[in-house]
Amino acid sequence: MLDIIQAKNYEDMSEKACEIMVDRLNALINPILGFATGSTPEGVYKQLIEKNKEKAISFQNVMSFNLDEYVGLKKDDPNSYYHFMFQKLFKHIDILTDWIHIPNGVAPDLEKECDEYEQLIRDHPIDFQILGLGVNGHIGFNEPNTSFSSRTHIVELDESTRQANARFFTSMNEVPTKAITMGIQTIMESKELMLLASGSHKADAVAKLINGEISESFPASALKNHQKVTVIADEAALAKA
Ligand SMILES: O=P(O)(O)OC[C@H]1O[C@](O)(CO)[C@@H](O)[C@@H]1O
Repeated sequence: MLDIIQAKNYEDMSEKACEIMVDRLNALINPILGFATGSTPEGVYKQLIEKNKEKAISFQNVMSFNLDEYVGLKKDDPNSYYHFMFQKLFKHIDILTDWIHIPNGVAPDLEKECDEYEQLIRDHPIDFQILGLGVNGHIGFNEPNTSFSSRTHIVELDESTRQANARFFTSMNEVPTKAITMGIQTIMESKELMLLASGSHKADAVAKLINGEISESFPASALKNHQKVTVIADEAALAKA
């Protein structure tokens, strides 16, 4: 079941999401958080930084796992998700670097990297996972027709996903063709999930999520089988639902 919260706009969506996170962070003793990249959660991260500065929350006892990383981009590549997370959140808060986990997209043995990442999550089950939504319904980098039983694995990125993310690269050729992502089953094992969506370009995907059937052709629909998932979407994203 999806618990849907309507927000006015991006700012309001980010505020509502931050409120929920502050609540969970303060309720859990040693929170294990799952973070997402992309433009959607940036506003929440900005607000979490402020809350941390005001000492309304602390990340000192937080362990984190990120959903995904491009294959072939080093940590210091400006387009790596490692770089994104440090620039947008981690370097501004009191989280312990040793407790941050992001898949290594340049690991010499990528299969082994996936297995080890999956095992780490099994050993440290995620309490609260943030998700964005791809225009094709992807969550993490699980593209349409990924098995709902998938675990951390390497994916070939959809052309539509590469195009959607091309805005961050100087040319389409530079957009990686592969990524490591938590699988859908990995994501579903988080105790709580929060999916965010903003803007009219997400309206079709949000409508399909809310009104469509549960199908592997639309990865985000798996969330309807989860016990505790909140969708926070703004008016533009909810326009077709
Ligand atoms: O938030 P954005 O930039 O719209 O991206 C949506 C989703 O697409 C990804 O950026 C991957 O393409 C995810 O990380 C994100 O959840």
